[in-house]
Amino acid sequence: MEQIVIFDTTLRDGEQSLKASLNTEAKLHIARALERLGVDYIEAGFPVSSPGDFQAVSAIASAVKGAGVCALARALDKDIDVAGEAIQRAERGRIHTFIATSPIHVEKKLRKDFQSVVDMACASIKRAARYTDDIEFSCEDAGRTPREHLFTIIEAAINAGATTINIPDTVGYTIPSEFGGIIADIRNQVPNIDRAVLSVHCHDDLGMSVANSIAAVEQGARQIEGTINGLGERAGNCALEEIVAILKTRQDQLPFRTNVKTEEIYYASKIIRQRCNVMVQPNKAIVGDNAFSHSSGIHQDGVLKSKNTYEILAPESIGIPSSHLHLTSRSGRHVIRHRLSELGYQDGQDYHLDDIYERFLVLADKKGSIYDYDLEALIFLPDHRGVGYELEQLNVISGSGSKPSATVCLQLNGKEYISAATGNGPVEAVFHAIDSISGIKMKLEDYHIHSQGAGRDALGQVNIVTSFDGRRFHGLSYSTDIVEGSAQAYLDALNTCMKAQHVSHVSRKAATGDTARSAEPSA
Ligand SMILES: CC(=O)SCCNC(=O)CCNC(=O)[C@H](O)C(C)(C)COP(=O)(O)OP(=O)(O)OC[C@H]1O[C@@H](n2cnc3c(N)ncnc32)[C@H](O)[C@@H]1OP(=O)(O)O
Ligand SMILES: CC(C)C(=O)C(=O)O
Repeated sequence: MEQIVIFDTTLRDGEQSLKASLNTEAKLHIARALERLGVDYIEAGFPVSSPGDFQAVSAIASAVKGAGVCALARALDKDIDVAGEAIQRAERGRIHTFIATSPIHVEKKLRKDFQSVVDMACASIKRAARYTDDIEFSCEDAGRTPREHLFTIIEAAINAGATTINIPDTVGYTIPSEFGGIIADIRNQVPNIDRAVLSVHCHDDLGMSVANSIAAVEQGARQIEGTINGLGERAGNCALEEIVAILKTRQDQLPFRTNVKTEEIYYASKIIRQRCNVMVQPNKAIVGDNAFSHSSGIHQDGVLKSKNTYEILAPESIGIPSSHLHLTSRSGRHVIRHRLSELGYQDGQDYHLDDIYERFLVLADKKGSIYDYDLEALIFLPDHRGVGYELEQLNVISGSGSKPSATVCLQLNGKEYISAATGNGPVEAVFHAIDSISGIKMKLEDYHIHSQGAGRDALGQVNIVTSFDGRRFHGLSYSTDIVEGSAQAYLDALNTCMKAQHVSHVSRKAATGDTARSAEPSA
């Protein structure tokens, strides 16, 4: 069976769609999950875009050994040099350079003529060869590029040294028969095409990214690019978990293999949804909550008699566990580690057992029963203990007929700070009180609460996006009390912001000259 190269761009195209960029730690966690999954390439970022992304790509290049690590670059010397430097320590480093080829992009966006675009592509590929012999070239908006232009630039790119030629349907415009036809024509008309791997990168604007990618494979594409959970610009990219599941399930029609370990799909999907702060819709194929659940009587009856009546692939083959153990504060470390490993998480890689056990006991004493989603919450719960503001105490007064008010006591480096404030609601009052302590007035860009579980004692997951000095910060918390959870999520964003800005409580207060009456240290 022929091999299909799986190229994951969750950390690059997927990240482009997030409300707050991922930091190096989050990118590394996702990269390790992708490595475990067995993807062939991880496109780790666009290093010229920011020092933070350069650092993240370099860290992934050093850490990841089981997959090639790729950096994106425009067809510009500066971009290529920065990308080359970022992948320097990778065992298999790839530079992916691109330039738009469709008339609308060439004329309106780049404001160039087509020949200049060909020249820029060739010059950037030659420059990339200073750093690696693994060079991918993409004709951005290939789906709307005249065939003759595609043939010309692809032939030139291969002659310049490109080893993978990627055909993106950048705006998700084509339909499967049309996109398959483009791939077939490239294979038939470009004389040197056998010297490169033909790749596709489809977007989902019309919901056809997966179908287009499969049509392309049928016509000779041998690399598929996409993201886990289908994250990506606008409506997203081709969902790689769907591609891999299709190739596994329909080998009768599609005799191809991949290096992906399908049992790792669910784990990777969960790491990515949590780290990226983007949940997946319940009816999402393969990884949605309902993908393997049967709700109507006739279906349930069928599945009880024979699973394959309504299941075309086994949930276990995607890594979805089915067993259940009852966890309470009387449970010990072994069962916690056992359950977490059934859920795909590994001690040392995703969590530290002693640390999570300590927090498990606190939560179990509070809640009674602990469910899988509680354990997962403990893994992703940010831990700023000892390195930022910690919530000591919170009192809120709220009700009809009175202005909500909050008194907040925070601790930083062993000192306590107390402040009281009012707001239009209890959460706003809490945020105001925290602002007056820190002296940093972050702008709230996004705030939502999501229930983890169904019962009255379910944990509330609070996700916050704030901005300060033009940068965005993500805050996350899980709590049985949503006002306290909101305070914790806000503090998470604040601590990340302070780390990014290199400000301490004292320096920020001095710099801003903030004299908020309620922000005096009490100790
Ligand atoms: C289809 C895709 O997904 S492509 C990847 C898109 N990803 C991103 O854009 C995320 C990261 N981007 C960034 O951080 C910034 O946009 C940067 C660092 C790349 C560039 O920032 P700036 O220099 O401020 O430029 P800005 O983004 O405003 O405009 C893009 C410029 O790049 C040019 N450009 C766009 N694509 C290419 C290309 N492939 N090769 C060369 N130049 C290009 C545009 O024509 C424009 O040039 P101009 O300034 O001469 O008009
Ligand atoms: C850089 C290219 C591959 C891209 O992301 C697109 O065209 O969508």
